[in-house]
Amino acid sequence: MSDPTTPAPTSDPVLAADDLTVTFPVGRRQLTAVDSVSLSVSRGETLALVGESGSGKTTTALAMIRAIPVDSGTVVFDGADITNHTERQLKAVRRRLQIVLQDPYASLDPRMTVGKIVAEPLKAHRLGTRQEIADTVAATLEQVGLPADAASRYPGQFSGGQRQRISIARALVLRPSVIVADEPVSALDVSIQAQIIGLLADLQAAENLAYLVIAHDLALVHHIADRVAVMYLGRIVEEGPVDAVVGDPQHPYTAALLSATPTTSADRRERIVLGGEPPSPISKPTGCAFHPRCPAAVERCRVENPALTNTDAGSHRVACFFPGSVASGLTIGTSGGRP
Ligand SMILES: Nc1ncnc2c1ncn2[C@@H]1O[C@H](COP(=O)(O)OP(=O)(O)OP(=O)(O)O)[C@@H](O)[C@H]1O
Repeated sequence: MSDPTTPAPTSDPVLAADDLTVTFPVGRRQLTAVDSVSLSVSRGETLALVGESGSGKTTTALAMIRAIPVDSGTVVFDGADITNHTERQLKAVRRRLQIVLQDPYASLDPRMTVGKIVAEPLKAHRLGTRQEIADTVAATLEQVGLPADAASRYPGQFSGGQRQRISIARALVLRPSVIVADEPVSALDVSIQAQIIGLLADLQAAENLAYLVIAHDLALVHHIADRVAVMYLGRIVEEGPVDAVVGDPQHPYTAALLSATPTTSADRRERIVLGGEPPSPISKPTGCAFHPRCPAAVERCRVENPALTNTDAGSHRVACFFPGSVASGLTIGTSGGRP
């Protein structure tokens, strides 16, 4: 999307999609999952791609790493158009484009030791002798915060958060230039989500990665992102620097995704520079009586009706933009009722 508020990237994008469209056959028609999307991410940058379920985030990411074909548009990696690369040509590219999936339970082979899982990509690309591979695996496991004996154990012997660290080690071991994390914490317990988000942010900074993080919940990722792209029904409806989008959302859909307590990127950078300390728990907004999952409804409702709070009794006419909720102009009873 060409948005005048989007700053010029600090360096050339390492991965860029231009006017990308992806469709799937559904019955007799084609479903447009990604509709003319342009997106790019540079080294040293974190781009958050957010939107509700089914908006097209995963399909966009898979198309950008060339894991699925595209209908039209182009994908450029490191200055080369890879849209029509053959599988053979893509082999070298894929080494530098890694993905972390959302479910660490499904994505790790339970029959392989963690050492073998993390060594596999190195072996596939014939990167090093047996000893060199073992050393790289040990160093990478340490880098993601796993215990020293992790290599000889099996995924089933680890917690969900530790399993996601194994997935991250597997993606990191090839020293990629891009990591895509597709909702990396959505399958994890809320108590460890901030740790994994913080780990990925630390690795992004340490390795100077181009990092594309996908999330439903903007509140979960806005404190680690430089830029945010908001996706709705296959399109990017808003994109810009995180502070601008969080501070002054231009699209009602973005407003609905926002937390009532945005953190500035200055806070985020300070935390990363300080390092060492665990990331603070992500502030959750006050619950909304109108829509239990809406992070912004209370604030947004106040904009529409300044006197309104989520404990007010009686009926109020408010705008509810929460995805999946009804459109604006809803009259809601606040005496326990919900839209
Ligand atoms: N292989 C497929 N065949 C048919 N339809 C698909 C396929 N993959 C995705 N879709 C459809 O494309 C649309 C976008 O799906 P996608 O998984 O990209 O959304 P998403 O925003 O990542 O959702 P979620 O947050 O739930 O992962 C959805 O309507 C989905 O049902």
